This record gives sequence, structure tokens and C-alpha cells, in this order.
Amino acid sequence: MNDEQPQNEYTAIRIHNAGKFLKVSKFKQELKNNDVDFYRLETTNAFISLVFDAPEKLAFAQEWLQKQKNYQDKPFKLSTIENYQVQQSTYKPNNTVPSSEESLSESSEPVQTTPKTLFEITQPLLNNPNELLLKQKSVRNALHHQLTRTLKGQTIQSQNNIKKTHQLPKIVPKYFANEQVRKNSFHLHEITSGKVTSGYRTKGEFMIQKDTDGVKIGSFYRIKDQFHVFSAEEMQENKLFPVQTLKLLQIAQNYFNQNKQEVKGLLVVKTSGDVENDEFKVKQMLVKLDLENTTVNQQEFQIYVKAEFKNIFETELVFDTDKNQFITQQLFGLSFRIYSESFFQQNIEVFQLICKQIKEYSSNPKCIYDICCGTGVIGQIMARLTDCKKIIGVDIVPEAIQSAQEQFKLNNFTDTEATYICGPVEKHLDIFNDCSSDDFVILDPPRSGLHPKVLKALRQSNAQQLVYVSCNPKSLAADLYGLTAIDCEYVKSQPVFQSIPFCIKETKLFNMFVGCEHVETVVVLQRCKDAEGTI
Ligand SMILES: C[S@@+](CC[C@H](N)C(=O)[O-])C[C@H]1O[C@@H](n2cnc3c(N)ncnc32)[C@H](O)[C@@H]1O
Repeated sequence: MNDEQPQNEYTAIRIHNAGKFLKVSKFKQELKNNDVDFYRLETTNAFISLVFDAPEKLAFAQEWLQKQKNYQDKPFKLSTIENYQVQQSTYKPNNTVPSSEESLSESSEPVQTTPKTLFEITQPLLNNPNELLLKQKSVRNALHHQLTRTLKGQTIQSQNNIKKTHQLPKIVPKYFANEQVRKNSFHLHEITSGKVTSGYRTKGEFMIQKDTDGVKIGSFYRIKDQFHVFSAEEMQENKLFPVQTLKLLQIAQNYFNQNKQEVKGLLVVKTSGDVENDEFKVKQMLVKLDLENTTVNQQEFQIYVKAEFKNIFETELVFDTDKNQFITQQLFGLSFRIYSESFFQQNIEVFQLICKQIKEYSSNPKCIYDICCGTGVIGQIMARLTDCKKIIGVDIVPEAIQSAQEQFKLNNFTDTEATYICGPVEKHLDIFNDCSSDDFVILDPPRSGLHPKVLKALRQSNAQQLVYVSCNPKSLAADLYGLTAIDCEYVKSQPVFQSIPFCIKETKLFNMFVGCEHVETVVVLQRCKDAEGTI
């Protein structure tokens, strides 16, 4: 593989639909065994991209791919991008643009996008006119694929560190066995988008490295421990981060360029925005610098950037020199403190649309369960919007719980009681013991989804309605199976669920991550009438 950024013409290939048919690790191994190096390998839900610096390398990859089983009948599709230029944007694509959802079906031609820089390869849907259609398709496929496998008795596994392999269900869930119901549940005909399409990302993580070759600031896309190096132009081209984030990277780069010491670390930049106005404005930033093996004086760096920022942007810049630093985000008349360690939603505008949608599903709840609550934002917003008098929130991150508690006090909830618990929800299952049919349970887990014990506790509780907010359709499908299956052996170590299952009432998509392949899915689940899964 090339260590340096290439300067000449290259050929990039995209393998569409690869996820289903191609084992990426095997492909990489094959390339490696044959000394075929490539500049970049990017895997997304929609496709895999590679850049080769010689035609014979591309030819080898193509030939190997052609030979793969299934290639001829249900293939992954291949598209090549000739004369791909890394530095200048001279590539004029021969685009194949599907005009409707239909044309994105399995048998359709591949969708080509227009990569102008390597950075665009890492953000494959940036400026793609078919972004929304592709996202719908990818979520639907992920959900269908996982659930269909389950129905066939095959094991399904979610992408996580908790192993969730479903065993053959004893009784096929009646609910999913009904083709019509299945279709309706996942008839994801639209994605709700916001107006803001650039500069929306409230958090960026960037590697910083200074060695004998100079300063590199890059993204997390790593190949064999190398990470992509931004040029100044490429940084400008990155449409996802607010301009202040990019300026901060430049300031950091200049600073470390002038500084003699070697540096290796991670720069985390968080911003809060005000999107009630039409224009997305970055109000505050929080910067955390984790430096490894370095002699650089952290304090010096912080003071420097702070001063620069005050002058240039008049932005209040807060440093995480101690654990008590935070930035503040206003939402629905409430404010939330974001500490460096706590999660906060990446796209504030779309998050507000999600909250409004969740509100539609609730009807005067007695208690709101905010599971994986982070800074308590969803639970507190829902409590305010529904005038609910009780909140129970759980999150594993102490700073997030600290923030939730502080905010609850500062947000002037009168006559409302809140209990925030710090720890993994799977270790606090007793909170579901008192759950009643009037309560509203909101689940917003990390990408890995919920622990099987949580699903089991929910099924055995009296909860009637759940809202599941997910950023990963794979773990969502696995968890939906656990919540809706009539009777299944979840994992060998878990007892068989013998409780009334939930059924899926509605599934909605939100374009939370514009330009990237990720999408936020909100699913409403309703308790079935009986253990047989009658809806
Ligand atoms: C997608 S975020 C949602 C946070 C919050 N609901 C919000 O809207 O900002 C997922 C949250 O789950 C928390 N988390 C991860 N694993 C957890 C676990 N086992 N138990 C409880 N919380 C967990 C993370 O700390 C993170 O705050």
C-alpha cells in the first residue's frame, strides 16, 4: 500500500451490493497475497471502494471478483472510475442515476457517484441525488435480511461486542410470518430530512500526528495504521463539519508545525448549534485533546487556541482541562450541558424533528423511561412536551448522568420527579418492575443495540408501548426480533421468553447523517393482545 498521498491518476472501483456477497477480509487477503496494493479501501452499507495506482492491480481485483461464486447470477455490481485524480477534481463521471425507488432494486444498474477527492470516497453519499432512496433501501434490506434469516431458522448476529445469536425459533413468530404485515411494518416510503445539509455535525474526532514527515491531521479511516491526511483544500471540502471545526484543525496544524516536539493524539471537537433560526450557527465549542507520548505542553496549546478563537470567531471556546467543562445546547426551551465524555446528538435540527415525532406517539404518560438517556435530553424534552411528572433515566457514562441531573434541576421542572441511574441498564433491570401500562418507554441504545437481558425484562414488564431510536439497522433488527418473537431461545444462556410479545406499529426514517450512509430509525412497538402475538 502507498504510504504517501498519490499525486497522479488513479483508478477507483466501487463494488456495489458487496456486503451481501463478498467477504471483504477474504478479498483483502487475496490482494495482499498477490502483492496488489491499493491506496484506500472504504466499506459502507452501499458499497466498497478501492483506489489502485496501476491498471494491472485493478485488473487483478476485477478478475478475482468475477470468479467469485454468485457473481454471474446475483452479483455484486462493479463500476470503475477511470482516471481518478486524487488532487484535482477532473473526473467527469458517466453517471447512472436511478429516477425512482424502483430503479434501485437488486436488478438495477449500479449507482455511480462522483468522487472528486479521497475524502468524498469516505463520505459516499455527499451530494448524491439518490441519497434518500439509497438509505431507505439499505435500512429496509438490513431489516428484511435479518428477519428473513430468522424466519428461515438461520442465525442472525448483530454487529456488536455482545454476541446475540438467535436460535431457531420454536414457533415462527406469527407476526413476521404474515408477509403482508411484514411488508407494512417495513414499508419505509419516506425519510424525514432537515433543511441543513452541511456543517451540521456537532462532533468531530481527528487524529493528530507529528513526526519527521510533518504534521498530519486526519480522520479515522485507517488502513494498516495509516490514516488519510487532509490537505487544506480537502478540509474546506469537507461539508459535514461547521466551519469553526475546520478552522480549529488548521490552527492546530499550524501550531504543531511550529512546535518542535513529536505529537500523537486525538482532537475531539464538539459544537452546539442553534437551528431554531434558519441559519445554522455554531455557538460554542468544546475541545478535548488527548495526547499520547508527547512532551508538548497541553496547557500552552489550549491557551493558544483559545486566544486565536476568541479573536477570530468571537466564539466561546471551552477546554476540557478539568472534568467540569461543558458546552450548552438549547432545545425546546430547555438547556442541556454537554461534557466531553457524554454523547450528544450529531444533527440538532433532525434530532428536534425526531423529538416531535416521538411526542406524537405518547399519550399523557405517567412515567417516561429514558433508557440510554445520555444527558437526559429525550426524557426531559418529552416530559416537558407531555407534562409528564416522572422520569427514570439510565446511562452508563457518569458525565452524562451528572449532566442529566444538573439539567433536570436547572430546567425548572416543578412537581416532577426524576431518578437518574448511572450504570449499564442490563444491571438495573429492576427499574422495569414498576413499569405500568400508562408509562412510555424510550430506548436509544448505542450502535450495538440492547443487551438481551434488557429485551427480556421489557417483555416481562407491564410496558405497553415502546419507542426504539436506532442508528444501526442491524442491531435494531436483532433487537426487534427479541421483542417481537412469539417464543424464542434468545441465546443459549438465556431462558426461553414466554411472555406476550410486542408488534411493530410504525417505522420511520430520519436523515440524521446527511452525506453519510448512516440513518436514524424510529420504531414504535405496541404490546400484542396475547402470547400468540395477536395484534
Ligand atoms: C445513541 S446514545 C443516546 C443518548 C441520549 N438518548 C441522547 O439522545 O442524547 C446512546 C447512549 O447509550 C449509553 N450506553 C451505552 N451502553 C449502555 C448501557 N449498557 N447501559 C446504559 N447506557 C448505555 C451511551 O453512554 C450513550 O449515552
